[in-house]
Amino acid sequence: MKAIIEIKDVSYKYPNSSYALENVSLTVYSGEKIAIVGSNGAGKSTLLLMLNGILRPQSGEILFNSENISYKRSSLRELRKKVGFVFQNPDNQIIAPTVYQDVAFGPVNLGYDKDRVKTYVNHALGYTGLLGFERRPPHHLSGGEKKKVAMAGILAMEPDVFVFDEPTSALDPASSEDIMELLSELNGHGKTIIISTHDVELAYPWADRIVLMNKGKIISEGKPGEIFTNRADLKSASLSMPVLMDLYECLCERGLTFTGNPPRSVLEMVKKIETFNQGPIQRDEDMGKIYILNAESPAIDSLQELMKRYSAQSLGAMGTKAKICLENKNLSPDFTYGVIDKCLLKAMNSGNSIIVTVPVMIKRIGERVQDFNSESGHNIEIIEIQENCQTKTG
Ligand SMILES: Nc1ncnc2c1ncn2[C@@H]1O[C@H](COP(=O)(O)OP(=O)(O)OP(=O)(O)O)[C@@H](O)[C@H]1O
Repeated sequence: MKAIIEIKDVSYKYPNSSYALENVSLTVYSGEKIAIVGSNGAGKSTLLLMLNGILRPQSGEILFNSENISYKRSSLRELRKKVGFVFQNPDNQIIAPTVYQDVAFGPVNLGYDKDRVKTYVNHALGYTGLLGFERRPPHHLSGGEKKKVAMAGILAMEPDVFVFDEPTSALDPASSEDIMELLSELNGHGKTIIISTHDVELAYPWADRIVLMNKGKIISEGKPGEIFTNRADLKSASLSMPVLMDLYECLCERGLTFTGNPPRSVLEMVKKIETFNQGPIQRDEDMGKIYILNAESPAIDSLQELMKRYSAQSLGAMGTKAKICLENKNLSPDFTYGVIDKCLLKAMNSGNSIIVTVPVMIKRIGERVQDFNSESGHNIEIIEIQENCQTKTG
């Protein structure tokens, strides 16, 4: 993997304060999803503010694409095109009187012509589910909507790296899931994503790598399964273990022997228990089915009827387009985050679900379900609904 950002022995002290960062070194690789995790005052925001040159280290250096960051105004402008920063509090970022103008601010400043600005802004608004919000004043929006506006403003500049300080602070669970799903989607398109959070439950299943911070220093970094099993490090960072990891450890201590890495989702935990049980807890004939519906097909108009026809108790939306499509039809999905896993769990409990998604995702869902079946010994059926007929994809 190619290093995109290198932080080398960086220290920083605010006036009249102790070190906010002390001899911090970290390499971020292109395409990673990293969570900087620590309690209040650990130095997370200070570290993130260094990444696009908002703060300048007092000692040490920061490299972007193997070159030292230059703090000249013109170089910083270039850097900020490539490293987008979304502040913890969107009010610090939103400046224009309407959503459209706010999102257009970056592309206009980059000197793009009117048509190009419009294309970028519309794409960013569509991606964040904000089409229709163009004329609204941002200060009349909810906290989650404001976060999305701030995110759209950065998206419109198409950066390679997305830095997101506390992406879910002050958001309800549904909005938090929306934002995390969006970040995963961006990562799926090759963007590097770096977030800060004190929420171990959020970071554990989401991140490829965890960087644990306390009192301006990095205590440890590594895969989520390694970092979140180290109780001593977590305690010194004033954090607790994610609940799933706690349960897993508790079961291990009570003599259940599991193989492989610790589970990062309820589905993975159930799979481990079934392996320990030497086979599925439930018979295959009692399993539910997963139906897939293309959000762009005309059959979407009869979704409610299809839910009844296939006895589907749950509706999942995968991807922003699918979510917008359901929203436009006044339908609220049960799952918008970790959709495949949640539908697999439903199926294991005899429930049928329909996942609405776009064509490019259909193959991915089929592969994920097939992998699950071959790993677990289950045979959960996946069926693509094609208007009025069905085709198996699994
Ligand atoms: N503008 C500032 N002036 C003085 N001290 C500051 C300033 N900003 C942060 N600090 C101090 O620097 C240290 C690190 O703060 P920072 O905001 O980076 O932590 P954090 O991990 O992001 O915390 P939180 O989770 O509460 O946002 C803290 O001790 C804080 O009090």
